[in-house]
Amino acid sequence: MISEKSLDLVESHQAYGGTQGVYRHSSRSTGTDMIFSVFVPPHEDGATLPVLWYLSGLTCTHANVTDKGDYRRACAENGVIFVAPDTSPRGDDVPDDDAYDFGKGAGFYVDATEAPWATNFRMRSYVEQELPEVIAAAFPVADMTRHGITGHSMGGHGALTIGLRNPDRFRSISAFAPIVSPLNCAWGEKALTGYLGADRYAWRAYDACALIEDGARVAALLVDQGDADQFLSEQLKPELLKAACDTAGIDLTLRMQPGYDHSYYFISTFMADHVKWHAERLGSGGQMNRYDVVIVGAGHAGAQAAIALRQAKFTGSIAVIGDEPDLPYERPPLSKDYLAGEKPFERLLIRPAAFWTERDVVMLLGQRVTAVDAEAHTVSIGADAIGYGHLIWAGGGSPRRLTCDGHHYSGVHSVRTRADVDAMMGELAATRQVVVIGGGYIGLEAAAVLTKLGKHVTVLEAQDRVLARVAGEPLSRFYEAEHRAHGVDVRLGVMVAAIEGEGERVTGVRLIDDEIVPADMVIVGIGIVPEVAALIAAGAEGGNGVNVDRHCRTSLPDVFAVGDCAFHANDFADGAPIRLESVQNANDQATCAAKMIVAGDTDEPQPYHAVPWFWSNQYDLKLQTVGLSIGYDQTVLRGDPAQRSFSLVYLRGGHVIALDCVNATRDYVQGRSLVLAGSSPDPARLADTNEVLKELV
Ligand SMILES: N[C@@H](CCC(=O)N[C@@H](CSC=O)C(=O)NCC(=O)O)C(=O)O
Repeated sequence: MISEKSLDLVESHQAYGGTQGVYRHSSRSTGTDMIFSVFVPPHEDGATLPVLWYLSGLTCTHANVTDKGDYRRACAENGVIFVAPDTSPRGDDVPDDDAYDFGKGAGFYVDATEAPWATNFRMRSYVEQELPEVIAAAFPVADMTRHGITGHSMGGHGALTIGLRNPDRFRSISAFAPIVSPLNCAWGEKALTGYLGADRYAWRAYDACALIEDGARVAALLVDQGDADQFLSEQLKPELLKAACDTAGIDLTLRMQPGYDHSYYFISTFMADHVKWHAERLGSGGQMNRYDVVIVGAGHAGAQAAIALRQAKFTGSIAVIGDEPDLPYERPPLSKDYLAGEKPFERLLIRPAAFWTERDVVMLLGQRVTAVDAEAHTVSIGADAIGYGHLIWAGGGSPRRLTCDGHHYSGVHSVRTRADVDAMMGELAATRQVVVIGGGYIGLEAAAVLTKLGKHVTVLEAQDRVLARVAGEPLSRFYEAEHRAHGVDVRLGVMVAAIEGEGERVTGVRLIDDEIVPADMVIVGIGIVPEVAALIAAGAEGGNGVNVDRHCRTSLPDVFAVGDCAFHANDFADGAPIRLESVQNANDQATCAAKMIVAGDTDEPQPYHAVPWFWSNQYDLKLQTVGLSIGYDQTVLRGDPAQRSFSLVYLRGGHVIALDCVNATRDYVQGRSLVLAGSSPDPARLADTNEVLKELV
């Protein structure tokens, strides 16, 4: 099994059908010999297994967990390799301190910068870089693409910080009684002052809470903490991690274990839980993880699919795979309150982290599905396959990008994800002039917020009116006038030729007549491209998204598609096939798919038939839309735009099909019945604000 001559075997024992070994090697990081232990569970020839790293606490060597950790049975059952390094360099020439919490046995998983520690105390490099290379070379059975990390106390701090700094490498992170914030406890202050010096800013890379505050994101964390732990209140402070995770929207499972102290009796009690938790996220034993329902996409549609399944008493396993690192959050506020800085991210979460945990919905975040095998019922994330019983594809869309020269300059932004808007917000202080390309809802909402923030905003729209794709002319002209009144330079019928820049940074937008509109920032709001490539490549019918039937089924067996990417015949578009990019459609189609899955072969639930609605907030204007105006042949203006409260009613063949209501919530609420019934009231009565809409049904 060991293929590398540079490792000395210190001892080896058979355990649970596998091999527990202890090894010594010469480390380039620490300049000393280092000892570590590895348990390799029983496995078939040629198999590769995921690796769980365990980092030990103060005073420990590899031996504490190896002797007292109780991990081998769980690792054998779940097919997980267990690696336990030492906690510091050792040797007569290595500097030390008399106290137990500094020097040998207390390396704190940092690369020290202060004398005399800087020479040998390089445990960050050792654990992050060198030892993985050693394991890869010596243990061909180790799958170096599937790592999890855990640890205890100081080692819990090591696991959290190494995992948070390397989310692409460590797919699962847990800890036992970790030091969550060395910046805020005596152990941490002493160690980090000694190893890194007095500049506390340099400590932040070694503090889990600070890393999260500074933007580090992972899908989930599991922490067990005994409430009888003697170090709980002074050193460990799990409440700080909870606050940081709550703010960041990280799914932290913090289990306070009554009566447990800080010892290995506590660790060994919960070790099997942790091994299993990691195995679920790593794909254990060279075998594929399988879920009864896999939901691809962690936006509104993906989240609602999971919610609706559990509401319908679905008891099977559910995994949600999302390519962003965050738990499902609401997208509409991104271009409104979030961009304005009026709503923190945690208030955007569709459900709090605990909701998903309590309902046993596994969130596989920061992962992108690259292929679907419809016959094998698997999705691939790179080289890894995940099996499904049913697949709900809720992939949404990615923002349509510019293709003209200069589209790559920094300062050119889309508005689709939290990361897009965070990047934009980070540049706002240095931004005076913004060009918004695209006069649709996203572009106009961003223009309204940025104008309120004091920026000079120009909107470039290729058509001869804003909102041309989605609204009637009176509404377009109203919004055009509103934006102009707020100081926005609205340019209609203009075409972009190129983005201009200097160095790496955008400086303006060149129009086809060669005029350059100066810009410190450019926002591109020109629609989305449905994310369905993997599904189409697997054989699903589609073109503009993926085709679905009236129950959101694709042409592939057991595969549903919902939300922005689902091309469906919509009853409110006279049965025409369309894609609908709205929260309403995402939620209602997800619910429809979930009900179909729960019904199985026994029943056929109602097909998708939901009245479309939508909203947009710009300045003090609240636009609420009900129905779809597609194919309208008549509009009726109800109320006076000059009063900034009115509705535009759309009719087709005399029947009401939609209403756009500006600061007119009563019309919106009552108009729903007209749309649902397909009413054909007298247009003169519709226009008369003294008429109550619900009486015209
Ligand atoms: N004063 C004690 C403190 C050492 C201690 O409790 N170490 C813990 C880790 S504490 C945080 O990192 C430990 O794991 N000890 C080893 C064990 O086997 O229990 C002392 O000096 O012992």
